[in-house]
Amino acid sequence: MAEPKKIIIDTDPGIDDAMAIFLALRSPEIKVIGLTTIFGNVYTTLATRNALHLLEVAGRTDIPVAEGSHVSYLKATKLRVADFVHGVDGLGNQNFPQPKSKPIEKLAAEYLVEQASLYPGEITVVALGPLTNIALAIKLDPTFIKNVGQIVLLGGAFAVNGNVNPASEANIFGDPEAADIVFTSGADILAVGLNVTHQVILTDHDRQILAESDGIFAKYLSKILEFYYSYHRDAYNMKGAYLHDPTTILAAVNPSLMTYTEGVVRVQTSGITRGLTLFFNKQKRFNEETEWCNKPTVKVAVTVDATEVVKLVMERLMY
Ligand SMILES: O=c1[nH]cnc2c1ncn2[C@@H]1O[C@H](CO)[C@@H](O)[C@H]1O
Repeated sequence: MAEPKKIIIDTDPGIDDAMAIFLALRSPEIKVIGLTTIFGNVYTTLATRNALHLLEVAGRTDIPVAEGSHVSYLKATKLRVADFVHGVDGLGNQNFPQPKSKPIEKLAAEYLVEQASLYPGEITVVALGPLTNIALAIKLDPTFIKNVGQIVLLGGAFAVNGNVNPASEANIFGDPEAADIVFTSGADILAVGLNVTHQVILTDHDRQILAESDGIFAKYLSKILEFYYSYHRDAYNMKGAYLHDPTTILAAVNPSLMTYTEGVVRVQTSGITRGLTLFFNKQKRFNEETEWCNKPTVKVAVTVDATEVVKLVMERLMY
């Protein structure tokens, strides 16, 4: 078998982040070499605390956690967090104990740059939150974009409504300037947006099965999922929950679970559509220069084998 792919997960845990991290740890095709943290579902300090806590739950405190930025790329301090989706603690208000472990000294952007240059072309960064740390890594070291193997990111809503508002998906909305830098950086990027993740639903029945399992991840997740499910009931009138972050992990594990298109993505940074991701398919030569011309292309996920994704999530989180 090929050597497992080295993965760094940039994360804002977050209930579906917790699922994604556990799923990654249970996926033999990949090796999680580190976690970096970012604001999004919670503020960065809490994201770090939760990342350390989740690794303790998994018995994987050997994996380093590097804390990320506390402010947006443009240093805004007024950030939007989604406590109504994940609970004030980010993990379904379960009163978990403080972790004993500590983050490493290096900041997330420094750690990303260091690892990418240590293993050129070998690292896949799976970005599950706003793209601030990745944009900062690009700023810190312009060779990061060629040293990093691939960036698989959860972000955008391609030709569908957003989840923060009709225009904008939460991770892009969290730091649109950073997102535009990353999308136009020239790195090998695969974007998984709401158009795909909204097809992947964990049902009430699936959660029941997890609750009845003796597996540590299954038991833990079935508890924290309660809050996430109640948000989906209120916001979407659905009995189940979207698997945004786990789907993105599986895109890195097995790209053939999805189909993709390729083109240029720009991010709107102002006005009522701030955070909108606009994909250009390159099928027309415009008469004048546009903001999409002469920019590198990225891959954007279009379809997903949702049944297989849910099946893998369930199998791998059961025991
Ligand atoms: O309504 C929402 N506002 C903010 N964040 C949300 C909302 N719904 C889901 N997510 C979170 O944002 C990412 C996907 O966009 C996921 O991490 C999900 O947990």
